[in-house]
Amino acid sequence: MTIQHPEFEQEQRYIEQAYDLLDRGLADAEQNIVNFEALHRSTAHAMNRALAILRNSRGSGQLVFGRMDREDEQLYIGRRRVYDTDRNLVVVGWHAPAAAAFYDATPQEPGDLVLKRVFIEQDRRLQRVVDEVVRQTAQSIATSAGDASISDALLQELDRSRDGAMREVVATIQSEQYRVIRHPGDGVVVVQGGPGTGKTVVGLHRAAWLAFNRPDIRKLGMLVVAPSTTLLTYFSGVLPSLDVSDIDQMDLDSLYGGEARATTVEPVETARIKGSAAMSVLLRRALDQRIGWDEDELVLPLGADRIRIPGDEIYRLVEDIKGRVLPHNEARDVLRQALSALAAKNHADAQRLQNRPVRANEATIRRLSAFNNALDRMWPSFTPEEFVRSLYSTQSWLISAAEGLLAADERARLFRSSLDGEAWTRADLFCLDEVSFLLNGDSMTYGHIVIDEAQDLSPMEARALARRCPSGSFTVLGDLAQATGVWVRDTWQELTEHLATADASVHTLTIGYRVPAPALALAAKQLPLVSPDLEPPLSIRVGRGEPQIWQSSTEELLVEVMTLAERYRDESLTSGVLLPDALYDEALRVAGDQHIKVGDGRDGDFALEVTLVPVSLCKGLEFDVVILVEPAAIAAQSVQGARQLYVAMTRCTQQLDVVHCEVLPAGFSQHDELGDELLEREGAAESMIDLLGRLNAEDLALVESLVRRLAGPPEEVRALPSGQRDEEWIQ
Ligand SMILES: Nc1ncnc2c1ncn2[C@@H]1O[C@H](COP(=O)(O)OP(=O)(O)OP(=O)(O)O)[C@@H](O)[C@H]1O
Repeated sequence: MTIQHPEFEQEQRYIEQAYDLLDRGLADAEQNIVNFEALHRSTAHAMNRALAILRNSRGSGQLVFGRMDREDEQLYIGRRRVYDTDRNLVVVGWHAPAAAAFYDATPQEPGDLVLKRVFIEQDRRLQRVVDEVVRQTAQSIATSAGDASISDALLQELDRSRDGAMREVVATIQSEQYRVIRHPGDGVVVVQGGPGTGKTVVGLHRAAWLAFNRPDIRKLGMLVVAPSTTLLTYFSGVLPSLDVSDIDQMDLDSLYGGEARATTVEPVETARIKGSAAMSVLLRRALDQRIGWDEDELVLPLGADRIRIPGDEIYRLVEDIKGRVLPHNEARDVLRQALSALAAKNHADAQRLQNRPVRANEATIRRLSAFNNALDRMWPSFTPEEFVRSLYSTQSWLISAAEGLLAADERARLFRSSLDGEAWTRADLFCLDEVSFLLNGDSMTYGHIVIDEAQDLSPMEARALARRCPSGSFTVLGDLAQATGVWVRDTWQELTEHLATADASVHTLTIGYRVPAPALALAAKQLPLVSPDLEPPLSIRVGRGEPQIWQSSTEELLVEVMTLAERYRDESLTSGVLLPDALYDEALRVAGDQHIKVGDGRDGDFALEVTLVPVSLCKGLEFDVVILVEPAAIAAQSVQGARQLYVAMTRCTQQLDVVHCEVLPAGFSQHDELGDELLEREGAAESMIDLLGRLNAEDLALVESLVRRLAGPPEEVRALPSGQRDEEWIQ
């Protein structure tokens, strides 16, 4: 039997009215723009842009998802603000300060709300009305029974099958997340959390929240950075769906605006040296070493005459300009002017002494090739690429620039013969970026930067971001345990000190929204091996069941993987086949041979039910099902193999399957006790107990609720939880 909420019809009408008003408002605005006769091309262009934004802003999510009542006030909360024709507010936008109480209120701590009501709607038709918070008042329609539950709207949202792209979640933002989203926009805010705790979600919604609430920051421009185009493609639709289209989104490699592109990789030891902060000192010093004058005299031929400038005058001039804080190329221009003025003066003085006419002014002197050659000797001009290439291939220069900074074997890693070609690595790009800054000064800057998967940033990458955000206002998203690159750190401070001078505030997210508990339990066996101090998140997903482990022969491995993927496809589940990088091309070929259409994850092609992804690119992604191929090869793929496994095993929302032919790595098998042993040895078991002790009432209630769900209450009890504190009405 289903019971309809007594106010169901009334709420449906309210929601319909909101949609009508939005439709009419947008249609009117569109008509106004279309009718507007722009006199200038730039105005017409701006109007067309406004029209495009307007048409986009219909969005696809629920327009109205909540209502909150105080004793004397009732507000509806939605994806965007809606007014009626008299400019009365019908729906408050999720980002408005007035909506804060909606997100903050929990059954345990309702604040001043007497009612927090959540709507579940599909295609403009209300499906359910759930009263999540009901304070007992004379008018209340329900009674409280002292029990908390995971929001039904959240469970419904999480149960939706993945369609390959991240979505906005304004309707179900949790209070732990909301606190970070609306944290003031100044300084560095670090969001640490295990896999699937919503860090990317929080970062993107925070960017939108700041865009709406901090016009000063928005005016300066905002940027979201992801480590790969694969991840960027996955989440890049979220901000436009929140009506924010003016935030730049970029992958890390695109940050460097020069001509070089990263086309090759290098040994981790070399990447580590190039990514270290010492490299910035080395580059600055190397540039400095190319500036100076130690010749006795500069002689400039002028027809039959000679212009002579004593060496010490030039030396003083160069040193004076070196002392000014100017980018290299700008300083060179200053020197060029000053040197030609000095030469012109010396020439004029000498001519006058000999009663001869002055034959050259500053401009004439600046055209002399001897002048320009001398200028190049004392203050050369480079592109960043020319500078770095030349430095890498000049032993003597490298030796003097690296003195006291790098050991001889480290320095040797930087050397490459000038014949080695033009191939650049990612670490090179950030050396080039540093040099570009030294040569030309700042380029594009922003008022706030959100960095996803920040745990992998090198100090040089962090410096490049710091240069682009002079105010030091950052949102840094990441998980220290998921660092799989060259940089593995114990604390965020080791990274944030390169981003800004002020201390960072670190916020930890503890609830996992992605990975089902059984898969997380298996993945967590890697955690003591990688970050013993970090706890896995508390998963609120049950998933389909225990991880499945399939053993195969070497010949059949990829065929069996594809067959498995097909099986899930037939169940309408998306699957991500996560492979050791070395197996990737072969897997594409096997899929082709078996006529299975697969998306190529390297290109961010997530539209099909089956997507192949090399594990090195799987960070931040998620699929209904993850088919993890040959974990032993993944573990052996890099020095951070265990971390890479942890990341790969935490990409699924429903089911984790493992297909292997080699022996499974340590701590990996379901029955492997290594994880538990280590857990005890590292004292992590105590820290888990400690964590539970530290949970606030709200989280503890969530955990209790989770335990009940995992214990599997009878179906009918779940459908109609009678006696719960939150009264629930089902249509
Ligand atoms: N409040 C929420 N409501 C609905 N879905 C949510 C919420 N928070 C997170 N999710 C979902 O949980 C999943 C994981 O979120 P997200 O990718 O942001 O986590 P993450 O912490 O960045 O993960 P990773 O560490 O793997 O990068 C996504 O599908 C996201 O939409």
